[in-house]
Amino acid sequence: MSAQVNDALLPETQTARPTLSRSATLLTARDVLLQAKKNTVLKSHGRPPWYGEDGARISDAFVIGIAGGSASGKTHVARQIVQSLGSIPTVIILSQDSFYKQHTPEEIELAFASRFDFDHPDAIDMPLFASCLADLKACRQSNIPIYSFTEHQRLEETKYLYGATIIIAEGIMALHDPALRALYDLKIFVQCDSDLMLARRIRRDVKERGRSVYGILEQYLRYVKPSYDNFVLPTSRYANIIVPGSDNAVAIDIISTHIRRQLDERATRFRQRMADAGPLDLIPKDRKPDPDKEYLNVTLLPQTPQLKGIFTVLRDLATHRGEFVFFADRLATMLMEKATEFLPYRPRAVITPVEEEYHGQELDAESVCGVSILRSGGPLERGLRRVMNDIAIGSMLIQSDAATGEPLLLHLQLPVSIRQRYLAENTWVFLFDAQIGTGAAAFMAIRVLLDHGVQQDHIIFVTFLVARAGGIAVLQRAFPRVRIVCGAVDNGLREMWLEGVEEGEGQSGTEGRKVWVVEPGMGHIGDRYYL
Ligand SMILES: Nc1ncnc2c1ncn2[C@@H]1O[C@H](COP(=O)(O)OP(=O)(O)O)[C@@H](O)[C@H]1O
Ligand SMILES: Nc1ccn([C@@H]2O[C@H](COP(=O)(O)O)[C@@H](O)[C@H]2O)c(=O)n1
Repeated sequence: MSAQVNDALLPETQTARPTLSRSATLLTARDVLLQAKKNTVLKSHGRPPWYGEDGARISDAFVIGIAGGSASGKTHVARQIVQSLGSIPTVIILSQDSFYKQHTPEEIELAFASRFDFDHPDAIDMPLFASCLADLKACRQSNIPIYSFTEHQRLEETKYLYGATIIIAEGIMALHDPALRALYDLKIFVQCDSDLMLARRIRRDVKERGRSVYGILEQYLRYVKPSYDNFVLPTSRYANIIVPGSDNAVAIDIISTHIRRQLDERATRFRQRMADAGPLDLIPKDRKPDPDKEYLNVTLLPQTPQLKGIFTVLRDLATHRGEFVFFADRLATMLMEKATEFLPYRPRAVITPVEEEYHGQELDAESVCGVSILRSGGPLERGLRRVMNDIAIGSMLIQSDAATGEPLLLHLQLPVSIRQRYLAENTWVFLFDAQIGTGAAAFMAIRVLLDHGVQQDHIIFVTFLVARAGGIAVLQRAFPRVRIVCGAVDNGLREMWLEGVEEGEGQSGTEGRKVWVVEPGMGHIGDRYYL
């Protein structure tokens, strides 16, 4: 199954109802370059952990500021850096253009007559630029404005951005504001001859921004050139590196080597440490939680003969797919019935058909949604749909790096109620994965929700199976207020090497990779459910 895309999810720009990207794609570095548009999260091999075992962030995103005159080649330099990084993690090229202030009708009229000064620092909403950049640097989401050069206006939509390891902020005033400068790890100025910049600007603005040559020259002489001399060029003194506006391959090479070194220093061995965490006395034998253990926030379904019967079918290697799906759906519904007990309720009185008052309860949550960790979390979505009507369900694709076994965040499709911070703070989230083994994927998914502003005690992690010997102890210590609802606790967790499959006729091959299996377990639940 691919990412389940719910109608209640909005895509990256958030007012119209546009096309949704259904596929969780892995891009090659070449694709990345070809698609290196501004204000987009460019992914290649995914985002490795950006936090430690205590759940706290260990590194901010690496932020590069690129300033220079109009058409000096700032965007070009940003794209060259992305290309030169090769197998990059995730990158955003954030353009200062997005932060032009909202214009009045009079200002727009002046703009069409080439009589509005877009080159003065006051034309740009610097505080908004700095706060969006600060959010992205601190690994939080940001919903940035979208600006139209043809309409000379900020549009109503915003663009949702989250999860870049590298952010490149570019613009003529990118080094002008002290608050912005304080956010950069590396400051670059692109220096270019004025005649070359003018020639490039004429060519670009006629082709891409719907301008006339006469208008471009009017604007250039009146505003662009004086501003370059007075405001833009002087900011070159803040730069760590001055890059030429043409023939700059050597400078790009030096910059990307520097960035790669910085990122290597931040690399972790997160999953291995989770796997080695050792067993936790998670559920005491008598099933009475020990109040002294502050990390015990796990609810295990009562181990009735009926539940054990369901698990026996699901664990049985001989169970055929139809039966497996039926019982997995049944178990998902039981887990969800239990999980919804942890939502808040308030009193509600109703009048019954025999005209008597009944004092009952109703849900007391502004917003509730589900998020599946793909693809094994998918089977639990059916349980959620059975117990809650019309609920938005998003997804996260988290897979392990074939070589290192580290979790990598490859794709996100979150409901609107999480994308916007002010909504996320009041949203309850059911997070799904079929099992918690090393706990590394669960850890990453919880961190993503917290980055968006979801409160820890508003996250209810629902899973069929937990490995006592895995990273559950680390998970619970890092996020003690996240509730885990599960159907069984297994003792074992074994590291093994999964052989790759050779490419055959009509079938693509897969690489071998390191995996951890829960024992006795239920096997690969996603494969057994979907294949
Ligand atoms: N090093 C370069 N070599 C050749 N063309 C370039 C180079 N840098 C920029 N250009 C061209 O100049 C134009 C303006 O470049 P761009 O990067 O968009 O400028 P800026 O972002 O500074 O406004 C584009 O058409 C781009 O292809
Ligand atoms: N409505 C607008 C807004 C800005 N400009 C010009 O854009 C230039 C900055 O963008 P670059 O990509 O060239 O860095 C700036 O010099 C403004 O004059 C515009 O023409 N219309």
